[in-house]
Amino acid sequence: MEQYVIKGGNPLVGEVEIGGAKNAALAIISAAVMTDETVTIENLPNVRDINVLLNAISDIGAKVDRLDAHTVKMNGSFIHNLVVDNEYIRKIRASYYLLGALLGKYKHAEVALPGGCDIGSRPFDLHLKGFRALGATVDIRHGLVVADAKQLKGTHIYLDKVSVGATINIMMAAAMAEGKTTLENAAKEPHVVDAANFLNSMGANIRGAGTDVIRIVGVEKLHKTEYSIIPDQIEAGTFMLAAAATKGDVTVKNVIPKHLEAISAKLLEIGCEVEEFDDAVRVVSSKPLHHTQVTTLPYPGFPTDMQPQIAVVLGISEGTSTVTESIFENRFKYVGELARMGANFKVESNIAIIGGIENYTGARVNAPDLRAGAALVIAGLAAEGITVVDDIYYIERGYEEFEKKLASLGAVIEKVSTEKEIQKFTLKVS
Ligand SMILES: CC(=O)N[C@H]1[C@@H](OP(=O)(O)OP(=O)(O)OC[C@H]2O[C@@H](n3ccc(=O)[nH]c3=O)[C@H](O)[C@@H]2O)O[C@H](CO)[C@@H](O)[C@@H]1O
Ligand SMILES: C=C(OP(=O)(O)O)C(=O)O
Repeated sequence: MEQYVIKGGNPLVGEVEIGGAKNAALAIISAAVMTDETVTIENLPNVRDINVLLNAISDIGAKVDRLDAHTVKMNGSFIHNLVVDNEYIRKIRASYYLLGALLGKYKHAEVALPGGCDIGSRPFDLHLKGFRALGATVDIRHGLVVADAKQLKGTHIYLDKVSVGATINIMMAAAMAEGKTTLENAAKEPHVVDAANFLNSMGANIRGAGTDVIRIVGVEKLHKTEYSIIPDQIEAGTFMLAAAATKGDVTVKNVIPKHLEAISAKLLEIGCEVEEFDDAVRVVSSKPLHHTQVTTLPYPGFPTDMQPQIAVVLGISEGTSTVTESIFENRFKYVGELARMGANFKVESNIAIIGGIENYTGARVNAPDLRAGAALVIAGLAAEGITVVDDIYYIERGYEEFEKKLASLGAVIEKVSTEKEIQKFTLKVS
């Protein structure tokens, strides 16, 4: 088990390069198997979830050549097995995309029920509703979702709830269905648009991604493409909030500022300066921060994947703030851990009421999930003294070289794996 050890109190200063979006890449590498021609994908983040999914894709026979850490060449013509199941794939959420991709292409798929961060009950019904509406039979058997169809037929589908996963999954299956599908109440997240653009670059006919209504005209075949994944909105937002928490001055580079507007707006509200460039955003935190209200919402609202990070910043901002989590019912598990660092949070149902304190004090804490883990690291960077974050396995699901990027901005942070190394770090920095 590895940990991050952090000596807090250093303002983060400098420039940091943001990688490709994990949640776009997971959809895109799944969709890549829908053609029998070779697909090249660039700006792939080199993180655990991507590697688990690429291994699963390779296990079913597709050719997966990693040209370098951020580029992969894939060929789906060698697929000989439509059953996707192993102990790693069961732990990630995005395995569900192989259902849409394989069902669309082969009209059959058997994929382990999805896992992912433990942030709520995370039902899967809308995906299944969509596949069934397209004409597939779908059953859960022995831990696998088994989807089968003689032919998929385009139809009209209304999603009862805005769901990123269901939108992309149904879009993939419908891309190779017969006729026209209209998907209403679709998710509008940047990764939905990126997945649609990728499919279109392979010859799909998808219009309206990024709006509430997506129209898909099925095609018989998809073809080769070369595609570069959009920058990661959530990685960028995490560094922006780390700058705010540490009274820093950070320019996050290789981003699409439009995707960061909800985060920038909150930073401005609490007293940071935010400067936008063509493909960069600079956050300067030089004044005392103050309270605000945040509610997580589907895009273009404030992202749920940034909720723990902004809550940590509000925890050391003057006054009383509230953070309302409207997407996942169990995304405040980090609050108990943050209390060890002195935080004054009270959670009532889906609302955290946050009494701002002057600063956190370093403590030993556990990362309960990916974004909460990143948020605890931010707390450690701001805190007085030393923080140890256990279970960083979760953080590595979605952040590439997190500690190295933070250290390049002046953070005192190391990845360690033994108690001896923790003691060594403590001696070195005290
Ligand atoms: C791999 C990936 O991209 N994960 C992201 C994806 O997760 P994921 O695709 O699981 O999230 P969804 O957008 O589907 O979930 C949104 C809401 O819809 C509900 N719901 C979803 C599907 C369904 O069939 N039935 C249903 O009721 C969920 O419980 C949740 O309340 O979008 C979330 C919301 O932006 C992000 O936090 C995750 O990081
Ligand atoms: C919750 C997340 O991922 P997943 O849906 O894969 O669990 C996330 O990226 O913050």
